[in-house]
Amino acid sequence: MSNIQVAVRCRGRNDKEVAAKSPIVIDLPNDTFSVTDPYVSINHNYTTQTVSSFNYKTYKVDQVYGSQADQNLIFEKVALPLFNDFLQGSNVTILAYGQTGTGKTFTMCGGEQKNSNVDYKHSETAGIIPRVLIELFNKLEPEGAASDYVVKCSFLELYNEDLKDLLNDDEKPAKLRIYESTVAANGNKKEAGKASKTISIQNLREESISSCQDGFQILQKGLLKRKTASTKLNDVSSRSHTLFTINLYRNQPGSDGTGSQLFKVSKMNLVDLAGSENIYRSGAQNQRAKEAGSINQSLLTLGRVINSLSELANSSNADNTFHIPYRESKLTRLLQDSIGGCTKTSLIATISPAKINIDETISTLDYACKAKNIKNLPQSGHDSDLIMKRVLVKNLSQEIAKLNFDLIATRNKNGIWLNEDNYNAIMEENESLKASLKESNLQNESLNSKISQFEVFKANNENNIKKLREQINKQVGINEELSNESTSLKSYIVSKDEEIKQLSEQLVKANEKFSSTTNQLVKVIYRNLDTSINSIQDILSQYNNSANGETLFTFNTQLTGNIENFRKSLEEKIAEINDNLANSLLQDLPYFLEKYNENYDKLSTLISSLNSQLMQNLSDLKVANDKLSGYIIEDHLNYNAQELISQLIETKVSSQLTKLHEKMDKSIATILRDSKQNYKKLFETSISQISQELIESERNEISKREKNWSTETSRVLNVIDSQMYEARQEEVEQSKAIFDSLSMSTTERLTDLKNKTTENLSKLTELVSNEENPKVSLLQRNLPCLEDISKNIQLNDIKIRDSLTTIDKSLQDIKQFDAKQAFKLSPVRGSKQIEIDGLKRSPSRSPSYSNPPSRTASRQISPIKTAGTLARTKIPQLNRSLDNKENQGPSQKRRRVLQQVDNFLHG
Ligand SMILES: Nc1ncnc2c1ncn2[C@@H]1O[C@H](COP(=O)(O)OP(=O)(O)OP(=O)(O)O)[C@@H](O)[C@H]1O
Repeated sequence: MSNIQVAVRCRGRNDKEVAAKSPIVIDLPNDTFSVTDPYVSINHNYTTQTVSSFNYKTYKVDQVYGSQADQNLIFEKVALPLFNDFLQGSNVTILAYGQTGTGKTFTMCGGEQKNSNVDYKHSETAGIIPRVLIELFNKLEPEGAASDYVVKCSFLELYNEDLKDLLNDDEKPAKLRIYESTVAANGNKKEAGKASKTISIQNLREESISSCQDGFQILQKGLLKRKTASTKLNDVSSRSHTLFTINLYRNQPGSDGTGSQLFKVSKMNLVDLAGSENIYRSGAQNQRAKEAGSINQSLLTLGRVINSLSELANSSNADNTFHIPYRESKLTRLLQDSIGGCTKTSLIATISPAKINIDETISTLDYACKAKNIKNLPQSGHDSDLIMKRVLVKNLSQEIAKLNFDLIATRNKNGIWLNEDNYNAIMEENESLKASLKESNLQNESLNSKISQFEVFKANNENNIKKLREQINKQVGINEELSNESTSLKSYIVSKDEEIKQLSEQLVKANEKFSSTTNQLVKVIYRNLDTSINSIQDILSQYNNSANGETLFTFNTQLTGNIENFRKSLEEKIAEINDNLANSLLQDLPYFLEKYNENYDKLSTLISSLNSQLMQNLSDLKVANDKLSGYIIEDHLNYNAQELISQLIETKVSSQLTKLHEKMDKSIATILRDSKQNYKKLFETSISQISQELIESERNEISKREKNWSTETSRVLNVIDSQMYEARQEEVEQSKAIFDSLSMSTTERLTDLKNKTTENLSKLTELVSNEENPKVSLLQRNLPCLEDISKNIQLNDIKIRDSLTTIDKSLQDIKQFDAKQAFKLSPVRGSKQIEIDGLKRSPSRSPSYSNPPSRTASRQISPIKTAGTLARTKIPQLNRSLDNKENQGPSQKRRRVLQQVDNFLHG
């Protein structure tokens, strides 16, 4: 009795664990290998406890391998001892157990299992299986002919409680069944007396191999077939259990006493278990959950088997009445012989050192420790392990014969080789197939009769089909017509679009032009108005106080009235334009709307007629189809032709009609949408055109009015000018008369005064010379007084002279003012001007104005001015007094002036 040997293999942290910065929580005695001190410690509180209070949980196993342990070391320490037993005829098993991604497959198969042509012989990462194969043939081959042996391999997968032969290429392989057989040494299954129970798998392929390369090929073939799936924990994760078995038949020295050679049969099971992790942690869902659930079910049973066997080993129950639940899962049934059975077994528990996997690691180590307690009863040399050479040879020769048949049949392509079990299975299947065939034949017969009925029906309904075809062709024609129509409509719409675009552009340009012209027009009008108003205001202010004030006031009132009227008429006109525009819009809008509605109605009618035509065609087709279907159904024909026709109608006609309908719908929708837009645009364009026309006509009207206004203004200004000229001329004449008379009277008075003075002086001289004259003495007394009078006379003389100068200046001013007015009026009146006295005058002025008397007046004044001996005068005051009596006539005014001058001179 020997315990299951348990080894723990702890790999280094992988990339994911490093990336996750998960610390190492596994403590091993050695990074490579430890057999003397085989403990694995786990620190539970790695991150929370201080170093001094580390809380370790320690597991004791048989061997411990660290991250530095290579594949060869594992092989030599774990597999080789069992291999040697296997070579000696023992059944041995090596199990790899652990969480996904911890290295089970790496340990059992190797690191390059994904490559199809791995050179295991020279690979450092080759796992236990290839190393065993190499070792096996290394041992067997040197013995050569002296050794009689046969090696057979099988490769099995257990996935979702289903067994799968990884070496079977059949598309529908025979189902694998686990059964217990009792095999006697002579190969007779019935002789139970000398036999023992073994687990066998029915229909499992066993391939004979004669070299390790043959074995490698088998391993590769099986690995490729192995079910893998991605999980969060391992990218290429195996979700299945695999069992690679090597059967060795070796010549047994001695005999069974019958002279027949015996062969020792030994078996080596190399088991790669699926990942032991919790399904929730692996992220498995749906199908995966099922897989993971099954995996856990198998592993759970395995755990319970291990528990039971462990308890059995520890108990003192000698009866061995413990129930071991081998039969509760296929995995435990397969491993029944290896765990607690008659084989030598080693378990390699693979673990991760990272903290993130600590729960799974603890679970794995718990399993491993329990498994360590299990005791097996390996039996070597048991009868059941022997097989007679003739049986083996018979089996092999049968196999070879079958293979030969198979080969010949394959070469000749005229037959199939089958082994007996397969044959029986096939025969059974054949029987059932025969029955099915019989049923099928009956069905066929009935179908054949229906076919002939259908042929008759078909012949009878050729016409219907012909009509249907014609209808389909017609429909296709309609379809084409519609599509042509649609195309032409589209091109029409495109051309309309282009037109509308051009019109829009024109409208935009016209609008721009109109607004700029309007602006200019308004500017011109306002400028003219401003100029006119300013000029008129100037004139009014200058002449407001003149003799013709009344006339000017009247004119001013008239002009203001005219301007007001013009403004009013302008405003009215603008209002009228607006009204006209609004009216025309209101008048034309119904027309456009009517037109739009009309076209819309037309389009709708067209669409509905097309629709009804389409519906008619559809209903015709439906009638025809129903008719055809009716015939088919009435005659109870279930022949596929009905389906074919239905399909034909369904696929060709209906789909064509549906497409047509959809196309129609789309094109109608597009036409409607486009026409809506087009009408909108057309409407806008028309409104713009109308607006433009109206604006153009109004602009013409305004320009006409502006011309009239200009002419009228010129005329009025001419009138003003001539009136002003006349008024000024009259004033100048009055002034001249005043000065003439003033000058004359002043000269006369001065002469008179001179004479009188001379006379008085002579009288005075005379008086003075007569000193006795009392008057002389009086004169002498009054002499100072006379001197004062003389001074006064001189002063008066100076004042008169000043007054004359002032009058002369006033006359000059009047002259200049006259010239200025003529100049100011000229720009308003017209373009042509003539030069008078260096000033511009209008040619429209009256002929008398071209030779203005003011010039003569001014020349007549100059001798007066140069005389320098004018009497004292107050002409400016005189003018002011005249201003106050503006309603007096010119002769009256003149009289008053003379009177005042006279008064002044004489008093
Ligand atoms: N001791 C080791 N040394 C180097 N690489 C290792 C070791 N153990 C595992 N690996 C690597 O880790 C990855 C996962 O290993 P493997 O596929 O053997 O895990 P597994 O336990 O079989 O997973 P699954 O249960 O999903 O099949 C592989 O890339 C493998 O090469």
